[in-house]
Amino acid sequence: MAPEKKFVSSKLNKFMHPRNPYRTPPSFKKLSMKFPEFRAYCTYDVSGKVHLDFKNPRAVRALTTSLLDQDFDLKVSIPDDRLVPTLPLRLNYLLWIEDLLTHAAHYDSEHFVLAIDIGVGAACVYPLLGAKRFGWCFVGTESDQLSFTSAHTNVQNNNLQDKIFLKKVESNIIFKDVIGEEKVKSWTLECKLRSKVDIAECSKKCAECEPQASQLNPQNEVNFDEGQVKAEIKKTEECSTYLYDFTMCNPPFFSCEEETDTMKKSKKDRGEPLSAPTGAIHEKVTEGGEISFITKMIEESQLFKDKIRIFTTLIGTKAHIKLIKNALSTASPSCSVLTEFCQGRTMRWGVAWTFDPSLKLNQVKSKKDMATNKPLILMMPRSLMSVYSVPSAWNMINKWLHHLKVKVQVLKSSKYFISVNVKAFKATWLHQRRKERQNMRRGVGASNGNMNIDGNNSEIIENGNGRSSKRKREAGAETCGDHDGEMMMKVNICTDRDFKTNRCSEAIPKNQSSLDCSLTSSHLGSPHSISVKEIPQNHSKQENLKLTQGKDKLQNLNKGKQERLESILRCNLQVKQSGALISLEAFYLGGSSGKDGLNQLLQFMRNQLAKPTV
Ligand SMILES: C[S@@+](CC[C@H](N)C(=O)[O-])C[C@H]1O[C@@H](n2cnc3c(N)ncnc32)[C@H](O)[C@@H]1O
Repeated sequence: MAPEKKFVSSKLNKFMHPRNPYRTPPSFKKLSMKFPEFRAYCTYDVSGKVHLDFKNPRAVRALTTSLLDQDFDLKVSIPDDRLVPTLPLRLNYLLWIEDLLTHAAHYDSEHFVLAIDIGVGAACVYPLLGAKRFGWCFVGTESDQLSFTSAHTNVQNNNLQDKIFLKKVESNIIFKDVIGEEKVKSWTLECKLRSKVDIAECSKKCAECEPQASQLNPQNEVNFDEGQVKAEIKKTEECSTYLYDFTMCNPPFFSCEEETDTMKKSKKDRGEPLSAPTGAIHEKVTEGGEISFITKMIEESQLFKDKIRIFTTLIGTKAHIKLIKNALSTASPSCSVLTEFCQGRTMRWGVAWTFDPSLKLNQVKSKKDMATNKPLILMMPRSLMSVYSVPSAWNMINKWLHHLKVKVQVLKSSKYFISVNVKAFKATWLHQRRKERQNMRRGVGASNGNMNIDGNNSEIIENGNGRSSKRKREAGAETCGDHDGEMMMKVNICTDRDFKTNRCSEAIPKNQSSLDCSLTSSHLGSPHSISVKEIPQNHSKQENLKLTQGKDKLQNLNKGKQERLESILRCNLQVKQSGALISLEAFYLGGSSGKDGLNQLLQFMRNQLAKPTV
């Protein structure tokens, strides 16, 4: 038996996506107890530790199928002579795409995500995982008959034919003949039909395009005449540019069989192959190698730039990244390119491009960046929230931040994701309990008062002289007053409805004037903020606006610099929903308190969850 190999080598673990569940290796012991087909390949040492022979392709296959069953409730069979997918890599790719979609704010309006996977393979692993874990729908293509049949069986066995449609293609085709094909088109329409949320969305969009035409589904219920809805959806399709949200592909990377042997021997470029190579030759070899395959993909993507929003592919050879970037820049200057480290038992790189000028894909952090700056994670407990949603969680966190008098800038907000940058100038999160006790002694009641954990509109506001007053606040209303002698608070309470408008709360250092107050918030785009400062009578509104904007820029520049120098903590907080769970991820960005400061801030939040005082 070969020496035991780790499930994920520690050398490569740093390239794992932060949300990848396999950052924590699965328990082989548990798996072997549950799955006899996996147990058959396990050996036990004297201490009872389970070992798996990764050099045995059957053992690797049993591991993958057992994990798919245990962790995703997917029953998958893979023919002996076909590629066995390694799950950490496959999940990394999907999670990276989830980041891209979040960036594109696609989780904003509709839950419905439609994708294309080029070359699904015999396991059909990406569509199965994508459908099961993320709820996405897929059109999958496959050029090999045996893999196509096996993939089809896997989809049927998991009853996912409503979410996955497979098409057998010729190997010289990538997108052409797939997107425009009648069967594919009618399946995608039916797929849209099945999505209640999407129906409502369609109805709204159609109404915008042709007001009288769409009287369907006002209550968001699926009770409709199918033919009528199909017609409506067709109209919607004509109105909306993008039919597919993204495409993905793990292309065959070698140009000939000999190359696979050379690569097997070389550990340099692709990383050490830790487990037995699996798969038929055509799965790994394509004429001209991956360069030619991806170049063709780039060429064809130009034909469908109005139908597909984000194109992605994996690359298996680092040296090819530059060539592919060149091909992309020649194809269209409006492409955004992103290079991303992926990780499995070998290395892969991801590339994404788009022709949508509103998307800046290179703003999405690479896994390497994310891994180097690992976030601190706080899982939001369902039991403490009456509504378990990202906006509710954010309301609660926002309330804490407000209490801590830190500066908050909303960068991105949607129903499923919110990202804010936080600047703190004082470690207000320290000694909260002591402060609470002191306040109690001084006769100031604990400030949790009548506050609902989800952040209702009524709140206790402490004033400068140590007394507290309760007051009702309307969602979106601003207050700009002296707080406790150190900071002034300017608050827009965020409601679910406000999320799309990026309203936010921020604390402003005391020494800032009311002009600064308006500058900061106009910089943040709050429609309410301008009113804070009175506009002089003798200027026209436009002149005043120009003046203010000019001043804005200069003052913001100086203020930014100053704040960077003075801040003790700068961090990025992301509230997100992944599957059924809501989490807060906190990334350290800078500040004199270092990562300890971020740890303390998170500890404050944990304390609030355990025993709310705010
Ligand atoms: C490296 S395998 C990837 C399989 C699967 N996506 C995975 O990651 O496990 C590449 C797959 O693409 C298929 N393929 C090759 N050229 C193709 C083409 N032009 N269209 C669709 N599939 C293709 C191969 O048969 C093979 O199944």
